[in-house]
Amino acid sequence: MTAAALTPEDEPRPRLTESVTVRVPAKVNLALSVGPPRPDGYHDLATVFHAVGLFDEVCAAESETLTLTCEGEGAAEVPLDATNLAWRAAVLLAETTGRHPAVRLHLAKGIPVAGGMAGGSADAAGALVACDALWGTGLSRDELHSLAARLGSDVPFALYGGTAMGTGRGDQIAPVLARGEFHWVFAFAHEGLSTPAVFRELDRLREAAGEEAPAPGVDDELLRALRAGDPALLGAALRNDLTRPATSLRPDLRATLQAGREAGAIGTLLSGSGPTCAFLAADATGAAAVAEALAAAPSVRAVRRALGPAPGAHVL
Ligand SMILES: C[C@](O)(CO)[C@H](O)COP(=O)(O)OP(=O)(O)OC[C@H]1O[C@@H](n2ccc(N)nc2=O)[C@H](O)[C@@H]1O
Ligand SMILES: Nc1ncnc2c1ncn2[C@@H]1O[C@H](COP(=O)(O)OP(=O)(O)OP(=O)(O)O)[C@@H](O)[C@H]1O
Repeated sequence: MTAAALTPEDEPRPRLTESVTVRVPAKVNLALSVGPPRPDGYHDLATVFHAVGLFDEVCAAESETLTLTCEGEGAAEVPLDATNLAWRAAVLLAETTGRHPAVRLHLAKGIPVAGGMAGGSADAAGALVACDALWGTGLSRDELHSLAARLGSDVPFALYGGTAMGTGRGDQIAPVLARGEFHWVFAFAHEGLSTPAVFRELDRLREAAGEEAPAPGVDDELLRALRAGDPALLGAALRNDLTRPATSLRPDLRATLQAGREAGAIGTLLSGSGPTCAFLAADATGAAAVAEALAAAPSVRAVRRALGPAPGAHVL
């Protein structure tokens, strides 16, 4: 074959770096019931996780060393060193499977940082799934789940997505029967909230009021609403024990929750440990009205709409 006869397919090309991109959803807790503090500093929970269509993407590419870059929502506040949960996930998976953590990680964030929507946990789950695929580790889903639980209480759920019950410290996941699609509006706050600080404030408030922490549990009415796929029933059944401590630390969150209620939300909820507030609307028109009203609230930095449930960490 002469050079003149070479087609573009025949020409020698540099080898493309192999890479894997994984998309991972944010979560809200439709119910979050918190028990007393445990000796290890955690609290036993009963929660119903619900993944929503706000996503981070984690790209893992072949590399000689471990590097991390980040872009998108709140990227300036994301640490790019060994404290980043995605970095820790890559190191843990490499150690477990006996290899060097040689990977170039890139995070494209759509989930607010320190917003109570498990953004860092999503990145940890995404890095586990992306590195697992890149390195071909052959680990089972159960093995990935145990690694996820070592990285953080919210990490295992990000592997599954959908709607699921969480118990233990939130790392034990069981399916929940849920039907239909729900319209959510999220109000991001100007500043993040520390998850341990919110749990500590709950303990402090309970102690100051002489309250005994109840054994954690989820109301039947919430599970019935999910089985029926009924947004009005679901809106009435939303519960979060962390609302009181989060609003005690950040009183302006009350104004955000009130603005959504006044705009016609059929359910209002603090997302996880906050400060993101979540609003359930009856349909797309209702969600648009709630989003428009919240965008004008001074306590709100940004507003996003999303559908739930969303799928868990998956390779694109
Ligand atoms: C508030 C939630 O987002 C609800 O899903 C989670 O409970 C928090 O999950 P997370 O951010 O993955 O939390 P981790 O990284 O495991 O823990 C951070 C800190 O939060 C507190 N924490 C977390 C989970 C739990 N069941 N009890 C706790 O008291 C502890 O102070 C812990 O040191
Ligand atoms: N990949 C990451 N993305 C964002 N923050 C990270 C990441 N890794 C570590 N962090 C650190 O973790 C802190 C909490 O961030 P994150 O976005 O996970 O909070 P969160 O959504 O409130 O968590 P959760 O809902 O699980 O309690 C940040 O302030 C940041 O310093």
